[in-house]
Amino acid sequence: MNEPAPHARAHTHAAPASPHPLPHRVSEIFDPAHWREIDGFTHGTSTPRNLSGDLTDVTYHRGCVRDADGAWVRDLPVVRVAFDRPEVRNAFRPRTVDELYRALDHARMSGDVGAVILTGNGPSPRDGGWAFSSGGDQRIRGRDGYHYERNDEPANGTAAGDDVDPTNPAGPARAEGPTDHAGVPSSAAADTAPEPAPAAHDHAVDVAAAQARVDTARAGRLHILEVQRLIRTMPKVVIAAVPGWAAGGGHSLNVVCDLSLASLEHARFKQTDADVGSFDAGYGSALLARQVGDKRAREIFFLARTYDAADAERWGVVNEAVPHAELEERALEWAAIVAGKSPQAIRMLKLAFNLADDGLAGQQVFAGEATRLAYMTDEAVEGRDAFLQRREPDWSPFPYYF
Ligand SMILES: CC(C)(COP(=O)(O)OP(=O)(O)OC[C@H]1O[C@@H](n2cnc3c(N)ncnc32)[C@H](O)[C@@H]1OP(=O)(O)O)[C@@H](O)C(=O)NCCC(=O)NCCSC(=O)c1cc(O)c2ccccc2c1O
Repeated sequence: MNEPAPHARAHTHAAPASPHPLPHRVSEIFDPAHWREIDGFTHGTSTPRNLSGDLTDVTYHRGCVRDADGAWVRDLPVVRVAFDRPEVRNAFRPRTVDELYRALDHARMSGDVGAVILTGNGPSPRDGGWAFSSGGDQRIRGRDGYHYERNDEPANGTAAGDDVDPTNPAGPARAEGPTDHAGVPSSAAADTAPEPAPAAHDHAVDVAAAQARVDTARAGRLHILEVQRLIRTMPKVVIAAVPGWAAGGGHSLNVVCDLSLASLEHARFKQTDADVGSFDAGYGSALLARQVGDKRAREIFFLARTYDAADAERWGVVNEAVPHAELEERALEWAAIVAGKSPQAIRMLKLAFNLADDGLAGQQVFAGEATRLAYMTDEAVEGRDAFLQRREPDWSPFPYYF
């Protein structure tokens, strides 16, 4: 058969594939049309032993604009980080915390990202429940903190390991192409395909299996506190989108975020620390008291009663309660508004809001940004140049402002 002429070949070739295909639908209220995957942060395929360094416990996406066909057009200065363990109300284990830190730190260091959405994927394939996070995974809590599992191996700066669900050893492998959380194709296909029946689940077997996987040779961790500090000090606005339970350490994470939106239908808040012999005596309690008032904060911790999104909005635990279906859309809207402001002004404002409560550490972080601003002036450049040129600095062009 004859080869087509070059110009004809150009016409018969398919259009080049979009550099950023639609991502999997990682949560029921996640719209793949607004997001793309991020290089270096592929999402795990739930192979029995994931040693590749892929994310398995969180998902991480970059906001983008797509055309009507779903083809990527341009990036937005926004990212979305989500807990991805909906079957345990998005409880975090050390590996989850490693992944969360890695994604947030990547966002911190991305010069074209101005706002971060922190949320939880859902619903749970077991019972349909929603969660932001239920805090530390109590199944693997030891006397010295939360434990890694055997076979966890650091990869790409994080820990990766055995991710077997004892009730479903093959794991809920995600199909190629956009899928919903359980791995079935999203959008139109999902409307017609029946949901696979969830595997039978036995709580006691699940707890025993999780405990059997604990790596007793490695020290326990409490490093969600490092994540709290990262959220607190990163000079970018972090927006919590709370789709369900925020309990224990998950309650504290919401407290430490700069802004919060919560699902009217499903968000529930409960500070369970004292129920399980734990206590966040740092931001989780002190900053909460700053937000809701001292008596209310004591009530939230000492009584550990459940409160809903409307209470949370009234008390100042969240900025706004919104219909569940609109939660992510609203979070993206808020993130885009924030990212549309002067980066320098937002940076200085966030750190200024922290300054007094964070004491000398707060002053140090604020001062770092003040130093950066100073380095940008001709006056500071003159000081540096005078040193390098081995001459006295000439400060005469620079007035003593008052
Ligand atoms: C969050 C809940 C109130 C939700 O209740 P609900 O009835 O909707 O759901 P279930 O209870 O049936 O949960 C479904 C399923 O998930 C499992 N699960 C839920 N949370 C956890 C968890 N945190 N760890 C492990 N597993 C969890 C649950 O067992 C069910 O499993 P099945 O096998 O039955 O399907 C309710 O779930 C709840 O109260 N959860 C516990 C909340 C909690 O106490 N969290 C820990 C607080 S301590 C903490 O987080 C913490 C961590 C740190 O690293 C710190 C570090 C330094 C200082 C302080 C820290 C700290 O306080």
